[in-house]
Amino acid sequence: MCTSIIFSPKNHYFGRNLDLDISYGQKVVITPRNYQFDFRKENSISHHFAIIGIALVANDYPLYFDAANEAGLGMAGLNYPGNAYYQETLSLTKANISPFEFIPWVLSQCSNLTEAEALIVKTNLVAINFSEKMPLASLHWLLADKTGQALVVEADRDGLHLYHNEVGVLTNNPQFPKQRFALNIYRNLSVQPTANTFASNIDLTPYSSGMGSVNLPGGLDSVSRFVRATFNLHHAPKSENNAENINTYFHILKSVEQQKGLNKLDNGQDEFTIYSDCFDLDQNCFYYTTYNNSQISQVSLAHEDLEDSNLISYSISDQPNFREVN
Ligand SMILES: C[C@H](CCC(=O)NCCS(=O)(=O)O)[C@H]1CC[C@H]2[C@@H]3[C@H](O)C[C@@H]4C[C@H](O)CC[C@]4(C)[C@H]3C[C@H](O)[C@]12C
Repeated sequence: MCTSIIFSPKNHYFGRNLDLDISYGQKVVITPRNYQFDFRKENSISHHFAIIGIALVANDYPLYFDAANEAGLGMAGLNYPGNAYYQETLSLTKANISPFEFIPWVLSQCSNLTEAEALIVKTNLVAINFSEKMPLASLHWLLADKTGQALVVEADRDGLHLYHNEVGVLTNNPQFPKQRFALNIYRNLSVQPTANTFASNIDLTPYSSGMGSVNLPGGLDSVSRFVRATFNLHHAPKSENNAENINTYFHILKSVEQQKGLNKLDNGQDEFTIYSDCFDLDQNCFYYTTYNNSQISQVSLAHEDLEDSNLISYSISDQPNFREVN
């Protein structure tokens, strides 16, 4: 499972936890402005916004898991098993784009959510594999921009749905409106000390601080993570200091991370948080941590030649990093 958030204390920080049992050999991949994006059914785009994110590069093509462009638009694909449905037939009126092309299609052309929405309603997500060995991924997507707003895109059996997401969080199943509805169950949670509303004639003492969060779901399932990430995001402190805000952002994602050993899959493997990442949409800076390396790594778009035409990639460091004090 995965969790994606947009946090807007001052700058706008967007990204996700990637939770999975296996690594695909993904890297930090920068697509400069003059790399030619070829699409299976649409014309190539040879000059576009530069993009940075996590991707698997196959046949010199960046298969992005999540990314943001230099204009400050971010987009993440999250697992949506059993619900994602891609069209078998090509549209004559809309652009036909495969799910693996969707992030490049949107981020190469759109600078914000308004433009992205206008493009996506004219896009038909079609069931075209990247290759025999790389089957279609069942995904839905969270997009966010420098307004701090977010948009969910879900291709269901009954068609493409776009939802304005004022909550700023997305996990996996079920459909976004159902995830959003689940918050109603928890509307009485609070960060304030709570009163005894149970029974006034019974003497009940608050044995601990934090009693207002006593029913905040702690599970690793997608709805529990959605509720917990939303509560923690909406009560996170906002600072004037960029480093403090980035640190807070990672605290929010860590509150829904998956430790190894807690989520056994049918294949016997552990699902765990392979990486957590953060795009500062205002500064064009990318940050990440991994399961074994909680030091925050930083990759800056400004340090690259963005007029280049070749992909630039950096290996992800997953080695524990200790500061030796004595
Ligand atoms: C599985 C990933 C989402 C994380 C997640 O939600 N995991 C939950 C696992 S589980 O259901 O709970 O078991 C998704 C996010 C982006 C996906 C990748 C990207 O879409 C890029 C390509 C697309 C190709 O079609 C398949 C390989 C792939 C490289 C995808 C593999 C996988 O589906 C990824 C890595």
